[in-house]
Amino acid sequence: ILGGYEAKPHLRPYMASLQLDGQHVCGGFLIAEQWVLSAAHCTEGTNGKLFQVLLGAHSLTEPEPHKRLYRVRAQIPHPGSNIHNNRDDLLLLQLEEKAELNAHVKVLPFQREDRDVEADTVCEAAGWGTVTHSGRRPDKLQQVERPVISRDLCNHRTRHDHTITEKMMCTDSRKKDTCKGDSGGPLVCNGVAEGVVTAGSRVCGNYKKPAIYTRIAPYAAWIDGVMASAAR
Ligand SMILES: O=C(O)c1[nH]c2ccc(F)cc2c1NC(=O)[C@H]1C[C@@H]1c1ccccc1
Repeated sequence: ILGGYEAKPHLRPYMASLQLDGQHVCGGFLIAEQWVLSAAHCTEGTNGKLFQVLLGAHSLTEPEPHKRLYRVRAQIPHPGSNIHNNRDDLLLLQLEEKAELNAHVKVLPFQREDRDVEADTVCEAAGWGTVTHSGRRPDKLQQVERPVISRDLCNHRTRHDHTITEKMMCTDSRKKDTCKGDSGGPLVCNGVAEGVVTAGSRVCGNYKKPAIYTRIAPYAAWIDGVMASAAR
């Protein structure tokens, strides 16, 4: 998170850190007791290794009472996701067991009504992604408020030049922005997850390149279908 600040500990109890060999790779969030939603691109550098999912954390390194690392039973990228673009950039992770829910570990509801969030709506993003242009990595969860910008503005040829589909949304990226390592985390508007930070490589903090999120509502049926078919 660029231009943000340290989150109040455990006020975002849905936040997940996707880790490989104890290293934070991407964000994610709890959408059901045994399911975390993140971004498909985050699996690119893992050559088939499964993530571990850290829940209930504020600090990535310090011992905290409700912090717990979960093994992953299955990782299901959206079938339409690919390395060439940001389309369908969603990843479902089934935990080995149901997460123990408490004040520090909670499910975040996601938007099911497929309607654009109005431009200028101020939404929040949080994550353990880079906090400086030089790539400094924070130990504690950071957050930032960002206004939604219209698809038309985001698609301007000097911005993302008509690559933003109706299944994506954008926020202003002037100075304050999501960045590498925040991908997979939720964009929360009025307490509901409306988007997932896309994990394609993108410059951060430059107003000419707004932040891009995968809208969740268009994928509600896919998400429900995967969770229902794997339930046992
Ligand atoms: O965050 C992303 O957008 C993104 N997209 C990817 C694609 C392949 C891939 F192998 C990784 C990623 C990845 N994350 C990262 O590189 C994470 C490792 C870097 C990081 C930044 C800040 C704080 C901690 C760790």
